[in-house]
Amino acid sequence: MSPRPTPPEVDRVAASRAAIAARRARAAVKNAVATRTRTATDVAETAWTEPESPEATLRVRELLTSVPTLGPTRAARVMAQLGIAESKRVGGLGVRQRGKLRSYLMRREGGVEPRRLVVLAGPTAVGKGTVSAYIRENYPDILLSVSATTRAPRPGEVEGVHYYFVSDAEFDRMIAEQELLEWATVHNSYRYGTPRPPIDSALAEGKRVLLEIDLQGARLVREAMPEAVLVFLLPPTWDELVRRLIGRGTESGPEQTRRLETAKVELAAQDEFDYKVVNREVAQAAQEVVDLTLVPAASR
Ligand SMILES: Nc1nc2c(ncn2[C@@H]2O[C@H](COP(=O)(O)OP(=O)(O)O)[C@@H](O)[C@H]2O)c(=O)[nH]1
Ligand SMILES: Nc1ncnc2c1ncn2[C@@H]1O[C@H](COP(=O)(O)OP(=O)(O)O)[C@@H](O)[C@H]1O
Repeated sequence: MSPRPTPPEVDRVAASRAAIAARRARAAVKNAVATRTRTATDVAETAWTEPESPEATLRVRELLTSVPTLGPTRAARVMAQLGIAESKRVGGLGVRQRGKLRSYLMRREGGVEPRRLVVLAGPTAVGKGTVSAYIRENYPDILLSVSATTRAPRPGEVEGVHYYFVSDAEFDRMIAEQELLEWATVHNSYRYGTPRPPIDSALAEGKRVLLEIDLQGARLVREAMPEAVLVFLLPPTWDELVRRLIGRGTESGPEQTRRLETAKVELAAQDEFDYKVVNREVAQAAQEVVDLTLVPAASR
């Protein structure tokens, strides 16, 4: 009989058993991709939602070379194109690299293709701002465009996060220099516009972009970029819309009445949109909007 192992040896034995188990688990993941039991997209998503999983410790190179028909030379070229270093593990990728890898894998595996540009519009107080804020916080790989506006910041609003607050002269300059994808005077008062350069670069990187703008803006984007997908956010009922507008308490009584008149006209335009999402519960509505940024290949 061999002598009982001393404590440091026990540690070493346990560590090497754990290492073997981890290697086996990674090999099983690679095998599942190679035999088409799982898609590489699914493996990557697991890695990003479960940081302790074997998927997360798999190297990107290993994941790519497990994809049937993707050899090591091609995998290396893809990694260089995506700007991912040779030794990176799937779980160790930053937000940008995740977005790029996800788009690449989705295109390659023909599962889903990102819809690049999604426009969210809807009547006043339906919850566009609330749903967009939820998406900004919970889906960091979707770029939420930050508009320029001539209105003053409200308490709590941060320059460059909620809006770029600009003077009338600066807004005129942005229009003259064609820096805006679209712009409109909203609620008969201030001007709002979508700065074009951040959108162009995000789209060039293969990122999904969400614009939260008013109805006039949505129509202008459709003209400028017919490939954009237009989503209309609806209240569960008219009474609930009125409750939300009054409950928010940011407008005077006459302004509320005026906005509700506009809301009626805007609701009548809902059929111009590609999709409608009812904002009953914020997280659910946000998920539905995010789902609309991906389209199954079969329906393209
Ligand atoms: N056309 C257009 N509308 C925008 C833009 N940014 C915001 N809006 C719209 O402007 C409206 C006013 O927004 P805001 O001042 O935040 O006040 P709210 O009405 O209380 O949400 C909302 O309907 C937004 O959808 C933009 O860049 N372009
Ligand atoms: N799903 C929801 N359920 C209940 N209240 C909501 C919901 N979504 C938004 N709200 C509330 O409705 C009001 C208007 O929302 P807001 O995001 O400001 O609308 P919009 O940007 O469309 O004008 C806010 O007080 C917000 O907290």
